[in-house]
Amino acid sequence: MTAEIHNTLSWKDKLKDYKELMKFTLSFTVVFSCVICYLLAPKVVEFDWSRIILLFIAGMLISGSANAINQAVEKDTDAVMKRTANRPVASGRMSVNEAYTFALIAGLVGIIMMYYFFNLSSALVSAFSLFLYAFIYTPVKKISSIAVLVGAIPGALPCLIGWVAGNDDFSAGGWVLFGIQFLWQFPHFWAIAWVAHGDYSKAGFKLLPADKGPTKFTAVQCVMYSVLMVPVCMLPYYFGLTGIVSFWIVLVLNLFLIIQCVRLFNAMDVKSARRVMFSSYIYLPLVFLALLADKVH
Ligand code: HEM
Ligand SMILES: CC(C)=CCC/C(C)=C/CC/C(C)=C/COP(=O)(O)OP(=O)(O)O
Repeated sequence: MTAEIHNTLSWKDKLKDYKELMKFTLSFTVVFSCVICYLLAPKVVEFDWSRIILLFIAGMLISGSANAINQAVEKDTDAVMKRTANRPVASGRMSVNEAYTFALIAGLVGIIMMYYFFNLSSALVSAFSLFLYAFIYTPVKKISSIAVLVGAIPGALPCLIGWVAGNDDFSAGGWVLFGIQFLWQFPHFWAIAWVAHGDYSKAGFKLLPADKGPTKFTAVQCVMYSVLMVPVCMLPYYFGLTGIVSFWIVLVLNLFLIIQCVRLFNAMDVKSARRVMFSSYIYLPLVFLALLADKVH
């Protein structure tokens, strides 16, 4: 009986470790945006659950693979940051080899699924995205804040991947959706870097736009990118992809994000940065759900 309980517990713990290895919540949000952009593609005319589930599984495997490589590469730096010290590889609960083996299998299976169930273009962009995140963004994080710009490309490519999986082309709508997620990442991440600045500098990461840590310049960048999102978020309407209702909803959500960034600029404190961080978490899914609900068929 005791052995049985022990087995159950260790399975649970292993599963929890794999969930953390693939950064489940982050991967889930990334794949959520990919699925929404797939459904927004004009050639996707029906809501086919089996295809959505296939895209979701493939996306989770690819993003999970990228994050497993990231955690294997960053095991020493993750170990010194409070936020990441308990990750499976950083804490020593999982070997680097196990993480790489998972990454290899998950990455290959995910990319093959994209090719087999969707198309070659979406498989190739997925492979490119994985490469960019795991092998370019991850090492550059220690060198310069330019890493955020580099990381924002694989961060936004899932939108294009979803679109290409549905439409089998690289038409404007896919790039517009890519653009929304691309710009969103700057206020999202600079707010996080502001809150976790102490941790990041302990590990030697140079991710904020100013070397000294959070400054007015960081806040100005948050305001600037959130303002830039207003015209970009209007493009789905102008391209005839979505209707007027989502146009207004998205505009209100944008104003909400701008206000949080302006409050950060005025207050220059961690409390306001945390508010921008949480606003960014709710902003993106709401924008995508509004666009999907208002898709023009
Ligand atoms: C340059 C690109 C990005 C950077 C540098 C970045 C960085 C981060 C970091 C460091 C955290 C952890 C915050 C914490 O532990 O409190 C985080 C959380 C989060 N990020 Fe991002 N992110 C980026 C892009 C994205 C993208 C593209 C998405 C989804 C579409 C996303 C969604 C999330 C979500 C939902 C969380 C909260 C859940 C979690 O902690 O796992 N991020 N991000
Ligand atoms: C299709 C495909 C493979 C897409 C890749 C998607 C992906 C994983 C996007 C995340 C973007 C990103 C730069 C996150 C921050 O990671 P971080 O390493 O700075 O976070 P950390 O400090 O929590 O490790």
